[in-house]
Amino acid sequence: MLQVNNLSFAYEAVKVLKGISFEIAQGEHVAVMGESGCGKSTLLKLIYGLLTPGEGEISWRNEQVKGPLYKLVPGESYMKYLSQEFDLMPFTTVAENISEHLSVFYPEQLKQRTEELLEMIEMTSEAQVKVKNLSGGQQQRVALARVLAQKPDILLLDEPFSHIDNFRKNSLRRNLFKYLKEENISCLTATHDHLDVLPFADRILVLKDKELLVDGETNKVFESPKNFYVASLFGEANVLPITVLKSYADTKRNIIVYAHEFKVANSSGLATRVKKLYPMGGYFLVEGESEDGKIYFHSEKPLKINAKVYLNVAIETINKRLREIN
Ligand SMILES: Nc1ncnc2c1ncn2[C@@H]1O[C@H](COP(=O)(O)OP(=O)(O)OP(=O)(O)O)[C@@H](O)[C@H]1O
Repeated sequence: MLQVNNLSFAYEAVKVLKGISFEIAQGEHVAVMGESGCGKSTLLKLIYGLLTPGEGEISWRNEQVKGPLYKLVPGESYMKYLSQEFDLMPFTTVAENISEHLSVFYPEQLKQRTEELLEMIEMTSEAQVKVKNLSGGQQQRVALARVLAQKPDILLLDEPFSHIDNFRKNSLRRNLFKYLKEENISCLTATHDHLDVLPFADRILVLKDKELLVDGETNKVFESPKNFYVASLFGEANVLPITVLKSYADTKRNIIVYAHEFKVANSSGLATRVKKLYPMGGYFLVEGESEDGKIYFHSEKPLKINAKVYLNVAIETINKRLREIN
């Protein structure tokens, strides 16, 4: 188990993380999310031992993870870190990059393992290509295979799919996270992309204003976002006074409604004027104007600009959000 206890860190005088505590069990997948600059990469670097905590401790199976003050070469054999910089050998082949740290005393195993990883990153046909001749996305896939080669116990992934096109991204995500579960490898993934998270992470950590704002099961964090910031990590969200949705509600509280939770009707509901339409493939993201201000919702059909529509939210959704707002 990874244990992070009361971790704080500052780059010189600039505090980045404050009092961060959480645990990751063996085989558990945890995502760390939050706005750009909130400290996701810094947290991964601290755990890997590239930076020294100002305060607090990090341990794996009750052994302290040693930072740069204790080790000349950062990193532990049981832990691997995929940085945003990839850290590849450009003048050698894809296969050589992947197998670099595998034992040459077991050539059959080395070959088998390299082939297995090439298959996972869908680059079997590029095995003999020199890394310097690969695209950014291909290099990121090689870097991913490289950190997996020695089957670490825990993997730290910093935006692991950021350079990879959508065509590959979906299958790569599925291959990778399935593989990690099968091998019982723990994983902490820093990402902006909720599609890296919702189908694959067991838990989500949300960083905000240097602190750990949320540590919860993926489904709960998504279904009951603590506030607008958390909801926005998963797509367009709205904060609305409950009275505009449920006129008989005697409460003054606001609730969060994701854009996809509105149903568009021709009569009855929250009156909204259509202002902008963004085609999203299978649906439209609509920017509307209601008595309460700007509102975002989804529509299956195209709507006319300035048309008046009525928005409704399932009563179960309203009640669920009301229950969970403190
Ligand atoms: N080497 C550094 N020296 C000084 N400040 C730094 C350094 N690296 C990062 N920072 C600052 O620390 C804060 C956290 O940066 P970090 O890269 O951890 O954020 P992040 O959440 O990973 O961002 P992103 O999502 O954009 O990658 C930012 O304000 C950043 O400017």
